[in-house]
Amino acid sequence: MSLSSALTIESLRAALSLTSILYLVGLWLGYYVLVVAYNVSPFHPLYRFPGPKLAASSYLYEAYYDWWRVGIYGKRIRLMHEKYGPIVRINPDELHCNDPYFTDEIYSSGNRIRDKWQHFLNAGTAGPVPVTEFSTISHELHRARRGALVKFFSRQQVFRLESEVHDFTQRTVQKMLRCAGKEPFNVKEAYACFTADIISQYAFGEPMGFIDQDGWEPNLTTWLKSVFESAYLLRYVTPVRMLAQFAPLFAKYMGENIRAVLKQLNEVIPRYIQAALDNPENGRVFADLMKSDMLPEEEKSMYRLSGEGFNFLAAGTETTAATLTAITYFLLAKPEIYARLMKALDGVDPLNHKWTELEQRPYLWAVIHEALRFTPGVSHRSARIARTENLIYKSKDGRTQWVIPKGTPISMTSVINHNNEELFPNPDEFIPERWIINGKPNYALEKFLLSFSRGTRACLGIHLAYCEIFVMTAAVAFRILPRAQLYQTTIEDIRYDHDVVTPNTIHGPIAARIRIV
Ligand code: HEM
Repeated sequence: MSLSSALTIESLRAALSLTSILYLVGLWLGYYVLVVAYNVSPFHPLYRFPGPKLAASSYLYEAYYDWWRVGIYGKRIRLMHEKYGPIVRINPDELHCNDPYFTDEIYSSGNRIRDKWQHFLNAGTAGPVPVTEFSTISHELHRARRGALVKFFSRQQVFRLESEVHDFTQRTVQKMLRCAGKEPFNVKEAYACFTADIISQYAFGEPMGFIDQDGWEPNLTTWLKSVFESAYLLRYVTPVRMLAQFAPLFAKYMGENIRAVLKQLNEVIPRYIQAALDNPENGRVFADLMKSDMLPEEEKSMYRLSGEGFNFLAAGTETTAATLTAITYFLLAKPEIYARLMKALDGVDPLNHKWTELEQRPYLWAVIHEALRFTPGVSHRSARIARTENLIYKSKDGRTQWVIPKGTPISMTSVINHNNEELFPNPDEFIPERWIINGKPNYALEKFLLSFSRGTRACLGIHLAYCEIFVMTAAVAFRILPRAQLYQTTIEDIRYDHDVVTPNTIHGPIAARIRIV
C-alpha cells in the first residue's frame, strides 16, 4: 500500500471516529434547537398568530399526526380552530383558515399570484411528477403549462367527446350486469376501471383496457394506492425522498404495486404518448400539445409529457370513482332518496341520455353535489402562497382581523369547510335537498364546495369529471340499482376518517360492496 493511500484511509478513520460523529450530531442538534427557538420567538413573522406552540416550533408535530398516526392532522386542525379561531398557525411556516367566506382570497383567480408550496409537493417527488403542471410551484410557469392544456379539458371539448363517455358507461354497466347472481363486488373497483379507461381514451386516444379485462382488479387504483400511502413518508423523511429519485434502479426490490406504477410511468405512458404522436388524427391531448406554440420546446420532452399523462390518470381515477361510490352507497342505503331521484329522472332515456339534459334535473344535480360535499375526492389541505400581496382577513362578525404576510403558505381543508354547520346544517347527514332552492340548483351554495379546489389551480378535469358522474349515475340508477343490494357495507365504509391525500374511512379506502340479483 502506498503512503498516500495509507494516509487517506487513516484520515477517513479519523473522520468516522465515534468522537467526530458525536460532534457532528451535537452540531446538528444545536442548530435544530436554534431553529426551534427562532420558530417560537417574536422574530418569526407568524409569531402573533394563534395555535399550539408545539405545532409552531417544528414540523415534528405535523409529521406525528400525518405520517406516524397516518393522515389525522386534518382532524387535529379542526380542533385547533375550535380553540383558537378562524386562522391558526399549524406548523412553523403555514397558516390554516376555516372561514369558507375567505376561500376565493386564498384560492383566487385571474392575475393574482398564487404559488404552490414545496413542502406539499414533497409528497409526490418521484420521476417526472415534479415537472408537471400540478406540481409547478411558480404561478407564472404554472400559467404557461396550464394554458397549453386548458382547451383540451374545456366544457366544449368534453361535449365533443361525450359519446365516448356514454360508450364506456354502457360497457361498464353491461359488465356489472354480467355479475348478476355471482359473488358480490366492490363497486368502487368497477368505477375505477371506468374512470381510468376514460381518461386514457380522452388523453391518449386509447383506453387502458380495464373494462375489458376479466374482473375488476387489479386496476390503476390498486397500484396507485401504494403511491398515496407513501405520500407522507416522502414528505417528512428526506432520505427516502432522495432515494425515490432512483426508484427505477432498484424497482425489482420493491413491492408489486410500486413496480406496476413505475412500469406505467416509465414504459406504458410513454408508449401511449408515442402512439398518439404517430397517429395525430387520433392523438388527442398529446399530439396537439406537441404542436402547441404556447409551450417552449424544452417543455415538450417525452419525460415531462409522461409526467403530465401520469398525473391525469392519478388525479382523475380515484377521485371520480370515490364520488360515484358514495352516490351508489347512499342511493342503496336510502331508498327514499333513490325514489325521489327516479321521479326526477322521469322521461329520461335509460340508454341514451345527454349530460346537458341530466344537468337540468335539479334533484340529480343535488345528489351529485351532496356526494361531492360528503366525500370530496381530495381531503388533504392544499396551501397557496400570495407571493406579492398581504391578504387581509376580516371575519363576518368583524371581531377577528388578520393581515397575512405576503409569502405565507395558507391552506383550507375541504372536509372542514364541508362540515361548516352554518352553510351545511347537520353536516354528518346526506341531505341532497340542501342543494335545492325554489326547485332549482342552489348555485350560490356551490361556491362553498371545495372538492375541486378553486381559482387558478382548481381541478383541470372538472368538466370531464362532471360528465362522467352525471352520465354514470343516471345509467346506474336505471339499470343497476333496481337489481342491487348493499353487501356487508355500512356508512363506516364511506364516512371520512383520515386521509392519504384522498379520503379514507376507518376501514381504509372508500368502498361499497354490492350484490346484483
Ligand atoms: C370527482 C373528481 C375529481 C375531484 C374531486 C378532483 C379534485 C381536484 C383538486 C382538489 C385539485 C386541486 C389539487 C391541489 O390543490 O393541489 C385537482 C387538480 C387537478 N385535477 Fe382533479 N379532480 C377530479 C377529477 C379529475 C379528472 C377527471 C381529471 C382529468 C384529467 C383531473 C385532473 C386534474 C389536474 C390535471 C389537476 C391539476 C390542476 C392544476 O394544478 O392546474 N381531475 N383536482
